[in-house]
Amino acid sequence: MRIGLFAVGRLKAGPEKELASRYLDRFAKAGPAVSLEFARVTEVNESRASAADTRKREEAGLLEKSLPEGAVLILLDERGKALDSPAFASLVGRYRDQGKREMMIAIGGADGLDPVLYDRADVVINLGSMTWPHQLVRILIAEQLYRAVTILSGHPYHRV
Ligand SMILES: C[S@@+](CC[C@H](N)C(=O)[O-])C[C@H]1O[C@@H](n2cnc3c(N)ncnc32)[C@H](O)[C@@H]1O
Repeated sequence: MRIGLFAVGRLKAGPEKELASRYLDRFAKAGPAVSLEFARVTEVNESRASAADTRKREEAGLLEKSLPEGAVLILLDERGKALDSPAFASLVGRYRDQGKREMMIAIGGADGLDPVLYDRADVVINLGSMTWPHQLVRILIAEQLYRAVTILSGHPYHRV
């Protein structure tokens, strides 16, 4: 299964981008051993519309356009479901074992994600109940993807 990230907001060159890339590279290298492949990061600019609802709707339209057909859609939202790392790894492994070919994990912009995406989403998960800036969320989910691969492959990176 190929896993991609969709992000509203671009990461400029700097420490956040370096760290996110470091974990995504590790994920890309280790993933094939457990039949997971890193697809890509799709970054879009935040909408410049004046109303928040319009901004979110426009951003959701860009996500819908880049979502591969039949892809599993996971939204990141602080109000989502809390999963520990083994549960996240199991979730990813379950979709892989069901034969899903694509998964997209979406990170919203300053306004969050549009309500229409919540109807389409397969799962909404949080990375803790505090609100993080999208740059840190990118790093956190990249690390959790790498960690999920190590859990699924029995690699000792994840220790309980
Ligand atoms: C700065 S936050 C936007 C918060 C926005 N005001 C809201 O109410 O959703 C940017 C994005 O980071 C992600 N995010 C921030 N904190 C998160 C958390 N604790 N768990 C999961 N995702 C989070 C979400 O995708 C969110 O849309």
